[in-house]
Amino acid sequence: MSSQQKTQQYKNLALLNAQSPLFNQVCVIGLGLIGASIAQAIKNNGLAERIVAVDRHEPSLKEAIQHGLLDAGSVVLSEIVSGSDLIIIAVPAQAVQAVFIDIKNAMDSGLLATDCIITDVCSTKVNIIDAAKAVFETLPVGLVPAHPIAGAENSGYHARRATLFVNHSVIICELPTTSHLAIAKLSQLWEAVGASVMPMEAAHHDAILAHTSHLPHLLAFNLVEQLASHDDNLDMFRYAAGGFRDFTRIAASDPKMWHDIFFANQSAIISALDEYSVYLSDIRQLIIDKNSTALMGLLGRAQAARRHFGHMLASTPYTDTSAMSASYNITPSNTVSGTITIPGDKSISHRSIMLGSLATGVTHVTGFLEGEDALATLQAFRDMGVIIEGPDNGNLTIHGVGMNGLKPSKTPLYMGNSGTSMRLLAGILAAQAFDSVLTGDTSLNKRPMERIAAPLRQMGAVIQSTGQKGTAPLSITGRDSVGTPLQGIEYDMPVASAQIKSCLLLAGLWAEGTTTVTQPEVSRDHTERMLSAFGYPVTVDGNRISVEGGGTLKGGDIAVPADISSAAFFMVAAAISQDSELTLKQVGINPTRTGIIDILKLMQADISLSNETHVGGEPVADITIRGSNLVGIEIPEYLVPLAIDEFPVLFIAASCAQGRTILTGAKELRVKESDRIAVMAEGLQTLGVDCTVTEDGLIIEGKGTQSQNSDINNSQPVFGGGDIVSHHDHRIAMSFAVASLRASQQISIEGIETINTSFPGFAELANQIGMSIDVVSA
Ligand SMILES: O=C(O)C1=C[C@@H](OP(=O)(O)O)[C@@H](O)[C@H](O)C1
Ligand SMILES: C=C(OP(=O)(O)O)C(=O)O
Repeated sequence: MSSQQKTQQYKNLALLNAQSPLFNQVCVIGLGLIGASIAQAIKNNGLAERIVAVDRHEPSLKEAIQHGLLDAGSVVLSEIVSGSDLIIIAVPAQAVQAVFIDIKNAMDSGLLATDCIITDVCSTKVNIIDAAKAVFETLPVGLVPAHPIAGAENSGYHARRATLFVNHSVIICELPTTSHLAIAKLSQLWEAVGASVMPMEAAHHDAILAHTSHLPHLLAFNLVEQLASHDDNLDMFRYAAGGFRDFTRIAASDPKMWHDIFFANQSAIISALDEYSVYLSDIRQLIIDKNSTALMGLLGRAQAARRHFGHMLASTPYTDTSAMSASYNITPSNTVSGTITIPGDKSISHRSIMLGSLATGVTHVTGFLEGEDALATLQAFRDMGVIIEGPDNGNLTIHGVGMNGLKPSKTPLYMGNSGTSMRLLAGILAAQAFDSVLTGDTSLNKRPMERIAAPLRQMGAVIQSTGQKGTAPLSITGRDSVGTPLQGIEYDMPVASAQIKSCLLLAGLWAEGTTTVTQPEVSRDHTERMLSAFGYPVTVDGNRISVEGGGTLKGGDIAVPADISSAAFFMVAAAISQDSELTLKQVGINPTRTGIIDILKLMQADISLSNETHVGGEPVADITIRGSNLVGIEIPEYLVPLAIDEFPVLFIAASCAQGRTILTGAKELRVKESDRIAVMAEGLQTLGVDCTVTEDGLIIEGKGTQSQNSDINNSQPVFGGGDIVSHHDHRIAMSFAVASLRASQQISIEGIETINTSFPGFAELANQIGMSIDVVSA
């Protein structure tokens, strides 16, 4: 059973046994910071009929009774414990065994029920279990060792805070002897005071905490000791910079508690310390050797990892967390004009990192999209040991490690919101010697992954989609454990998806023999083009694409053109608004991506291309669009994969067109960052547009009109105002921003943070050409 399933089971059990208050009498042993804080939290949340405490310091007990926190207190457990159904031990680790002896005596003498729940809050767990085993012949059914990962450098009763545990984790160690009811009730208590409960095995807990808590505390104490022992220590402290303050804040913690922890978790701490010594001497050597590349690599990796972990743990985006709950308030405007440059192509940016990392030699990338999706790919390769300098204004230098140079990541690879990163990487990782795990944010972990896992298995990959419905996290077993290389296959793709195609072709680079994929319709071909540009032969025969395994890639220069999928928002903005003229510079017009141009042209948009040239193996052009009277059309199905990401904004265009637009054959839209058919329909209806959802598309009743003299008639509003929910889908948010050009009133869009995945700077650029977007942070 997974830890999440376990947590849910405990919650369900606790609900079944819910009573109010949860406990008759809670007995807290030790009124230090944690003990007093949990007592206060229990009191404030009404979780116990009575709260009593045992503490060696009588004045604290008296004060707590005066404050109304305790109903009674004593320095001796046996005097106070009777009637308790929960005992919380909050004393230093080395004092816990003595408390167990008192508890056992109370049980033996009938003062305490034998199923009383007994828990602790100590930072080490194996030693607590050992202490219990030394005292009790059979461990009590109510014994649940636990550890709230919360604290503060201040100690003692007066430092208590009822909110200390809010948004913190509490690790609970289930023992074979523990009753489920005890775990359920204790979990319910912790959740009620704002914490979230995580089950974990005791030895694992101790090993993890040795690294994440005990080692940092040890280093902080030691660094202060080092500075304090200098003769000029006064000057040292007087001029100590913020770094010293930040790093040593935790050295103000309770020495007795830490003394006990260092002994209690001795072996795990010593092994963490030994590992640390190796890292320390490595970095020392890099400085001695003036090894600039390696030092930059180390510092860059550490900086990126620090940011990355924060986001990964919170399942939030990589950049600008201040925009997390931001929204747009958009005042209607009715024209756009200017000449602008759109950020780099997302699909090509992903592939530049992947192939640049696997190549031999150095790859320089310009125009790289510094959006979260491409940054997720970049971070993954850093996690696998690739040194990547940048991004700096779209410039990257990738020090390729060759086809067999990737190293296992020490943590699951976090793909954020990016389907492309996860699916393409899965192909690469399926062929590596080592095991890997790929995970993503809440949206990505709901998207279908069996579409790549199943064909990869046909190639011999060992890959599990461990989510609930064939979804991520993906767990991939390395070839070293499997024992054989991947085998080339012939695969007929059921959907025209460039992600599936690319995943299999990438896996095919390491497979024995030929890997051939046949796509039902043309899909974007950036993988094929970039493989060729890196000197890897690819055979394209209509919709059949093949690679032979065993080749190599050679690094070089890649210029990423502007992203036509991002340009699409401004193409539609100009097309639907009065007297507009907009030029978008050097946009990628790869024929497998130009569905948006073809569809807009069929709708009679005024679009022209100029300055056509090639950049890094991809065709580019300046695109000029002017306002025009659009007409509704039946969108040809072969154009669907060529405009797959552009439909949200095309629906805005269709709403402004005269007559009905019918989209069919676009079921894939339902499995993007959101169900783009349902979510767009919901938003269009909010803004007063009539539309009908079908299984594989949408029918939109356009509200455009033709003026008497058939002049361009783009001044009439088509949309009302209203509140739009983006469902955390970047393209939904940007599409409804474009709708404001034909809206009668303000449109507000909630959840715009994911725009950073593909189009950082969207609002600034939109405002530059005449739109009026106000970004509001919650
Ligand atoms: O290969 C790629 O870079 C992409 C392929 C498309 O997905 P599918 O291939 O799954 O349709 C597209 O929606 C995505 O934004 C990027
Ligand atoms: C579908 C998209 O991206 P991905 O599949 O990479 O998340 C997109 O950008 O619209």
